[in-house]
Amino acid sequence: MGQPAVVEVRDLHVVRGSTRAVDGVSFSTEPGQVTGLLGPSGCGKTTLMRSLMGVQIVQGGTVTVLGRPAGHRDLRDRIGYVTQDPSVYGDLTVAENLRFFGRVLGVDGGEVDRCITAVDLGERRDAVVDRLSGGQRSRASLAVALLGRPELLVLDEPTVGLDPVLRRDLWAMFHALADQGTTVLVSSHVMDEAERCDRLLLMRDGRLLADDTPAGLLAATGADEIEGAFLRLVEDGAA
Ligand SMILES: Nc1ncnc2c1ncn2[C@@H]1O[C@H](COP(=O)(O)OP(=O)(O)OP(=O)(O)O)[C@@H](O)[C@H]1O
Repeated sequence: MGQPAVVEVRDLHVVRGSTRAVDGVSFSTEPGQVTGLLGPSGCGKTTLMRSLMGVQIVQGGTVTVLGRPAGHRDLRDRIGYVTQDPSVYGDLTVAENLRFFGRVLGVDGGEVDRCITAVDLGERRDAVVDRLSGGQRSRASLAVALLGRPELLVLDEPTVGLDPVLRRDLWAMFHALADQGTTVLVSSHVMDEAERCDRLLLMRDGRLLADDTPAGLLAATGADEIEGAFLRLVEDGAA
């Protein structure tokens, strides 16, 4: 058998308002892979990620992360989480934000510099976050999440609104992190990002439609791109 799962989700059920936001989802992820959580807006991606972080009330099922129940205090500095809203202070500079969060985690200045460089914000390190573009702000949040080299990175739509060059560079960074052993879970509603993942979880209406490699998914559905594969799975499910 392979290495133990980093994330193990079993029969997860989450209701938000009157919606079954996550409706019986099970999967596990292995170390050192970039797993994409893909599906249309509102299909439950954020809710699933919140469940992994232990910040979502769940109605049923289990979520185990690095061998601990989701939300366990031992996990705090072993997971990096980037939400859709930038989670950095607007009135501090990039470097000040990193130093602040770095102190909370007990990492040194070298680690702060490494993370700023990793997201390519070296030239803007002394810029106040409120004066950065949206994409730069997202990258500042990502830099915070990289502090301390977490074993698991959970990234909620990190590439939304970024230009193609930056998107490409960020995906290259996710793979470089994975090659160093980090497990990366990235959500996106843009199907053309699917081919950049080692593994895909396709979601719709709170359920997993598929859990496969991009090539495996294309082979299984006979489609020639992931969007087509997604549509075929939806049509088969409706048939
Ligand atoms: N705070 C809330 N109260 C009630 N319902 C909610 C709440 N947040 C989300 N939902 C509902 O739960 C479902 C799943 O939402 P979720 O945010 O997990 O989807 P998503 O796939 O992340 O969407 P997006 O790509 O737009 O971020 C949706 O039907 C949404 O309307």
